[in-house]
Amino acid sequence: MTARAETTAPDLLRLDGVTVRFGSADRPALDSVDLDVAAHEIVCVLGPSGSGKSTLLRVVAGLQQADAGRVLLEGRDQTGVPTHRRGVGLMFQDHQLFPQRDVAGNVAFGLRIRRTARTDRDRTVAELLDLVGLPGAQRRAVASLSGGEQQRVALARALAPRPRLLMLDEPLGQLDRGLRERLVVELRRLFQELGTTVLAVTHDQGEAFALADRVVVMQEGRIAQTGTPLEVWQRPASEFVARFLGFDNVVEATVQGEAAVTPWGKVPIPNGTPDGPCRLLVRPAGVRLMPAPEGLPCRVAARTFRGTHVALLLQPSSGPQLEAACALREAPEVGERVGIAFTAQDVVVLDATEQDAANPAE
Ligand SMILES: Nc1ncnc2c1ncn2[C@@H]1O[C@H](COP(=O)(O)OP(=O)(O)OP(=O)(O)O)[C@@H](O)[C@H]1O
Repeated sequence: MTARAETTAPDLLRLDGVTVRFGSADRPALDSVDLDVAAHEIVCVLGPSGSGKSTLLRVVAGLQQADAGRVLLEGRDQTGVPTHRRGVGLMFQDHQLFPQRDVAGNVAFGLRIRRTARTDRDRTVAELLDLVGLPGAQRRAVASLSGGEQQRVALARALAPRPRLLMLDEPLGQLDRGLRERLVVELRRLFQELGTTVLAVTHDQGEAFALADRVVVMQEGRIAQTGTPLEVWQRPASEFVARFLGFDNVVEATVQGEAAVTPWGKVPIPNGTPDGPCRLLVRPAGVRLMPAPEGLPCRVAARTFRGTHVALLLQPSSGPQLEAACALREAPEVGERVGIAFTAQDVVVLDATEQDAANPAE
């Protein structure tokens, strides 16, 4: 293939101004959404409850009609194309295995419908069970499997017809945290090995960041931000995204030259930030502790052990409480007095015009 052909190849999936309205709701469930997913890309859609994540998947799958806009798969408009002709695989929250069929019967379901020859079917089932870590489980009854094993069977079933796009809705939603953390790593490796293009929906940012090449954060039917997990984590585009990711050190500020005037005093800001009012985020890692009386005086209001670090809640002498992250061996006790300073590289200037930043993680 020539370089030119590569650059002009259509995205595997494209949403072009897709809008969905339900009845007389005030706002659309999806509001003119544009989204491209390249072949072999793993994209996770993230957002609070009701932000439109499932509706987005349902529109792509053809389970929900768009009121405006188009869904294109490999450049072809899917308007009027039924779900079973779109070549997409679906794995939804309640993975609904067929209880009366054994594991092989479940995994082979899509192949049977396509009338795949028996020997090919058996080979594909065996290969997929190997891939998902359940070798030789063909004859096991679904009821005898653990939640995590059932999830893997559901995944093998969705992969069996080799869909050009695999869509997952809260794929690990029912499982406990430990198992989810393990499975998400396995899933990513599996999708990379198979070259599967994935559009997944989750409300769990940890899951999305571990699985995705790119995350899409939804807010009230619109895309609030899209980028690699690192980009979104380092540079949340708005207060909504920052708070959704769990960053709460957000204050009003006015940029003046190389610093911003905030209720916590002057905070250094990244070079090139234009002067004027804004909302400012200081990531907890950017709150540096120093022995009192240096820096802004604070009292330690609470400390929480977070495995890799300690999260400190600090009450400064002026301004709202803020969170700091520090190593366990350096963490002061509750009630202790410390000083703080801020590091510019962990300061993010957020969109100054945002109207609706009220607690999105509810
Ligand atoms: N069939 C429906 N009829 C009416 N309203 C609907 C329907 N499906 C979804 N909605 C509404 O559309 C909006 C988006 O819902 P959607 O299920 O896409 O959100 P979500 O981000 O997937 O939420 P969750 O994380 O809770 O699953 C919500 O306000 C929801 O109440």
